[in-house]
Amino acid sequence: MQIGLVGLGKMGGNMRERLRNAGHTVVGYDTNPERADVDSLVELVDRLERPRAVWVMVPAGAATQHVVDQLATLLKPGDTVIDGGNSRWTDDEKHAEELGKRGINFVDAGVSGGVWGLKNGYALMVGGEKEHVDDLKPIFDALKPDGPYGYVHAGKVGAGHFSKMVHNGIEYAMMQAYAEGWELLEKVDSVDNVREVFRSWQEGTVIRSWLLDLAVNALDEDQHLEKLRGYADDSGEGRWTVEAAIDNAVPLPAITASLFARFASRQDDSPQMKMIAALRNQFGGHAVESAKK
Ligand SMILES: NC(=O)c1ccc[n+]([C@@H]2O[C@H](COP(=O)([O-])OP(=O)(O)OC[C@H]3O[C@@H](n4cnc5c(N)ncnc54)[C@H](O)[C@@H]3O)[C@@H](O)[C@H]2O)c1
Ligand SMILES: O=C(O)[C@H](O)[C@@H](O)[C@H](O)[C@H](O)COP(=O)(O)O
Repeated sequence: MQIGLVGLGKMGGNMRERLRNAGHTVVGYDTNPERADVDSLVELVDRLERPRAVWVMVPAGAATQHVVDQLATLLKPGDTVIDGGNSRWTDDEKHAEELGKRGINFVDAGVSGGVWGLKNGYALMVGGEKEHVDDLKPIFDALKPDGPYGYVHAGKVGAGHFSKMVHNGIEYAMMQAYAEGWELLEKVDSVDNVREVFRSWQEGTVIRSWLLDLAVNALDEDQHLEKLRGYADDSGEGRWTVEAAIDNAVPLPAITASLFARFASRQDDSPQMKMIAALRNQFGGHAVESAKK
């Protein structure tokens, strides 16, 4: 099958290779000319036979919106846009509507697997109308892992990104749990080698997982993570998961705490703990520490 791929960074670049390895024809465009097969989105569209399929794999938000807007003017009725980035699921309905007015189909695909996807395959959570999704089956088959799982048509437009968002919420909480356990083990004198405890957990335990394997990889590279600063960014999906939990009155204490832990990691000092210290001092005369100069 032929497909256009917009965005050839860490994800799109490897996806192009996996698709080509499976015999598909991929025309790739990226604003970075060193990565691109063609010089413009116009050329990408011209190079594809109709009905065309164009997979968008650029940062969520403004960049994805920009590409969808451009494709809306370049594609023709019967063509399909797939958004494989980590877009907010509420953007999908907007995109489906904007493209649908012109007869262009829209499918959202939550993609998991990161830079390992080229070798292991990408887990795909897809949303959209059945006939649009079914037309893309050869592409999904090439990208997905080789085993029986790793692919789902989760529901209507938006369901793919909603499922991926929840997946990432779980990812936040799992990572936070491993991180907290690791810190406690490192703190006590009784445990000689925390890295080996983590390694031992990779077989037989209740908590073995791919994230645990990756934690062991990280500890093999830097046994006490001394080269890293304790700072963690976020790209939005954790926040959206918590927002959806509030909208639906579903309690998500673990995922919410793991999101807030990342926010805390960005502070050199804690303004709210200054208030706690001040109040303890006010009511109990408890000692306070001076601010660092
Ligand atoms: N990295 C991951 O582990 C991962 C996993 C799943 C999903 N995602 C999602 O996939 C998308 C891409 O992620 P990535 O890690 O490959 O990012 P990246 O920053 O490595 O690559 C993005 C690419 O998009 C290109 N680009 C930006 N704006 C463009 C435009 N208007 N037209 C054409 N190209 C444009 C950039 O030049 C860059 O090459 C994001 O939405 C991300 O959230 C990432
Ligand atoms: O399933 C995956 O492959 C990852 O979840 C992937 O989507 C990516 O690494 C996240 O975007 C990071 O998300 P944060 O920047 O929010 O941690």
